[in-house]
Amino acid sequence: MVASPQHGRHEPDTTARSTDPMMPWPHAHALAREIARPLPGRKTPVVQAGGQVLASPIACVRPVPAFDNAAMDGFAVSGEPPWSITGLLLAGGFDTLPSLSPGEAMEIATGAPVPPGTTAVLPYEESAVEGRPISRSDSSQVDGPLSRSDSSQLGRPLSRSDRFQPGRTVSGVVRGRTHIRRTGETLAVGALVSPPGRIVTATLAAAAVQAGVDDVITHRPPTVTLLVTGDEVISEGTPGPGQVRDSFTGLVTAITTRAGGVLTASHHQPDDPSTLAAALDRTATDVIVVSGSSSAGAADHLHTLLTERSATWHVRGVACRPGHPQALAELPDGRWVVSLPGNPFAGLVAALTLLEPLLETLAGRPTKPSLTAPVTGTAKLTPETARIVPVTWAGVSAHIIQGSTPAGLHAAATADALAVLPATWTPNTPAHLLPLP
Ligand SMILES: Nc1nc2c(c(=O)[nH]1)N[C@H]1C(S)=C(S)[C@@H](COP(=O)(O)OP(=O)(O)OC[C@H]3O[C@@H](n4cnc5c(N)ncnc54)[C@H](O)[C@@H]3O)O[C@H]1N2
Ligand code: MOO
Repeated sequence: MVASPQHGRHEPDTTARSTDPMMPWPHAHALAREIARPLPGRKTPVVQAGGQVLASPIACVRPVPAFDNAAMDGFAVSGEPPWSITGLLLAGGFDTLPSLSPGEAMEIATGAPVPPGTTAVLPYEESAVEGRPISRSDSSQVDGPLSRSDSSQLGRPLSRSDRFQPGRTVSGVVRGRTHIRRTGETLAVGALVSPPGRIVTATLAAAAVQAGVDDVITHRPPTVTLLVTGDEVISEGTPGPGQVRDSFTGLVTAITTRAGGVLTASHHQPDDPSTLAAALDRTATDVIVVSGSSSAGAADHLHTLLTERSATWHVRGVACRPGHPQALAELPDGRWVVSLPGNPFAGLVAALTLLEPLLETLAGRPTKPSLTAPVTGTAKLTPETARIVPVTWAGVSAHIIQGSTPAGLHAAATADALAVLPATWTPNTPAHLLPLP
């Protein structure tokens, strides 16, 4: 296993560490974000970098637009009217672009390169073509109703059979705008497409490609392994006597993905210390999440194993209900361990309290604005302990869903978020909200 900074270890800040067995919830949540550092940047094809975070700025390498081109369908004209039509330019590649002399025009499509010598593009709507009368057979090839005039059609593309007829001319008045998009007028070479720290969205990726950028430098997404402990836990099928179905693989996958990480494996671990020890020692991901084994029972070996491995305890117990046995530790080689209580709702609370902010920092994600809202309803409060309850949006407030228990996910199932109610909370006062995955 490689030491920092490959695992985003934060050093030498030891001031933020605490072994307080019951750290206040806001402190634990903030510490999980602040204790780590973003993983190193590396080159990534921008089209594969969605959700990753830029470690370096993106600068334009090809001007936008890359060549002078028409902003409207119509005629590229040179000099003063009338102009005799010499050809047709559609968007696409040209080995050699014909040039226009004063008094000449070429029919042109939006996006086609304008010929050298062009002074303006005259949209069809503002141009009048004169010459051979429009015949009935031509009318089927003209999009829309034909002009009744026998010598001109205003605002219509030429039909195929009309094109390049000798003697045809176009006239019109160039008013103000030339309808030519000039090379680099949107973005010049070297102009900033994005500063570092931005998440690569589909829009950002599209803008980068438009600016000629194929590769970007992004923080390596943190890798996560989930170790699901418990002899009684099964991953599929109908539970037999004393068995339960695993609740954590799906939840941890969703939270990891949302935070910019990658869950590379989920392994079931029997309640046996040597098996868990071997799993801890061979797991090479940046983060190891352990569900269950967080408490004081005869089968709860995680804390002993981590202490034996000289782990640093950053969080070891949080003053919240449910979820108080959660923990965040760091192995000497820089791997992070997040301990989720086995009770599924308590484990979900812990994943949102410690795992998500840790992963967001490792992924280089910018700090999110804290989400708060007035919370309505009732909840049982305990001194010096945050009560964490499922809520649904009710206008600009969040309303408490009753009936949540540490072990049951039923009340959270229809919730939008968890509200973290401080011990001093009273109905209609604001609380921190954690959106549910
Ligand atoms: N003497 C004490 N006992 C307990 C304490 C305590 O402080 N002192 N804390 C209680 C609290 S609070 C919680 S939460 C749990 C935490 O237990 P563990 O993290 O050690 O987990 P287990 O004992 O293995 O399991 C607890 C419970 O959760 C179920 N479970 C476990 N894994 C899964 C899973 N992947 N999917 C679904 N359900 C799971 C397991 O069957 C148990 O019912 O400890 C209390 N005890
Ligand atoms: O706090 Mo436990 O984590 O009640 O379920």
